[in-house]
Amino acid sequence: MKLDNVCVIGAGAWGTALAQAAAMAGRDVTLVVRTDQQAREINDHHTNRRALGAQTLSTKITAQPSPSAADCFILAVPAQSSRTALGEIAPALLADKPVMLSAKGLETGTLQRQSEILADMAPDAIPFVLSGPSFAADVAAGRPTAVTLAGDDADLTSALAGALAGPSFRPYAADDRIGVELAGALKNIYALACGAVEGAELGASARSALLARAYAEMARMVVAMGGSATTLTGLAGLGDLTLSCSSPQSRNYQFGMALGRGQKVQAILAGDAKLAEGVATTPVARALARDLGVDAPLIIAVDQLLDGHADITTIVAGLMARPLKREE
Ligand SMILES: NC(=O)C1=CN([C@@H]2O[C@H](COP(=O)(O)OP(=O)(O)OC[C@H]3O[C@@H](n4cnc5c(N)ncnc54)[C@H](O)[C@@H]3O)[C@@H](O)[C@H]2O)C=CC1
Ligand SMILES: O=C(CO)COP(=O)(O)O
Repeated sequence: MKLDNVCVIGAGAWGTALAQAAAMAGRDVTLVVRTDQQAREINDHHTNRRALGAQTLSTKITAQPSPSAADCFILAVPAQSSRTALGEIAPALLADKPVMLSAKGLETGTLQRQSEILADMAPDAIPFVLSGPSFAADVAAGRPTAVTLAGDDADLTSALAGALAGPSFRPYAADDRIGVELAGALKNIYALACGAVEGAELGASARSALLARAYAEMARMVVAMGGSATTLTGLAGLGDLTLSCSSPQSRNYQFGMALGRGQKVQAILAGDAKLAEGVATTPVARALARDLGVDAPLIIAVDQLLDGHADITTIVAGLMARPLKREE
């Protein structure tokens, strides 16, 4: 399959960074923007300041207001906007084309993963999931980054990984789409939790304990939903969990810090909070855990913190008082 040109839908931080990675890999890239002003900035000045500050973008990136025919697509809008964004694209444009899903979140209401949304909106597209430890600023600046690209067809997945790979961007091909997708969505919940531990000054020991128990809980969720626990040993699992749960650069971690300091969700959102996907994904994950009968005390704890019915001191005391159990 020809993979010379890539169309990236969503010109926020991540879409712009992935456009840059694809351009650095030698691809011709179209980046779908929402305003004429953003298109002019990218096409004339090769920056997207709102998304990536002063970072200079490749001249192989062309911004345009709507998608056009391409060999493959990357969807990089927030998880709750994916359905709308896909609804704005003629399904014929995506038919039989690889569509790489890069949002890390589960959909409110439907409880769906990104590839389930794609299957609804463009059933003839070929789904891939791109995830892993990768801050947009690092990828765009050409700092070394490795990610997982999961797809059902091994040869096509490897070909796509090759089409995106450059000197500083290294995608590993994988086949567990469900595991990779869930790992990316769930790690944001645990990043909120670890940020809250930091904000409440509960200590580095508490944060590491949380990280380890989060990994165990994530594995229970992934297996219950049909993914493989082994996937979590990789970049999309352990890699992204450790990055997002220990970096104040993570927006979910930042949001969690504010929660841990006692701020309410509405107050944080009313401020200049950046996108924190875990806020919408947490209640969805809680509903999925309930439906699947998965023991998920940390997801419930974060949901309680977000809904404001209990403060972090009460929530942590509840977790510490759970019946002792064997570590498994
Ligand atoms: N920023 C990062 O470092 C990373 C982000 N991601 C994921 O990428 C997704 C997007 O995040 P960011 O780009 O960082 O968010 P962002 O807030 O920087 O940008 C989101 C962009 O999507 C656009 N958008 C929203 N609805 C749209 C629609 N219907 N059609 C076209 N464009 C639309 C917005 O205008 C905005 O430019 C999230 O799920 C996030 O978890 C994944 C890895 C790294
Ligand atoms: O997914 C990310 C890094 O891999 C980005 O995390 P945040 O959305 O929390 O900033």
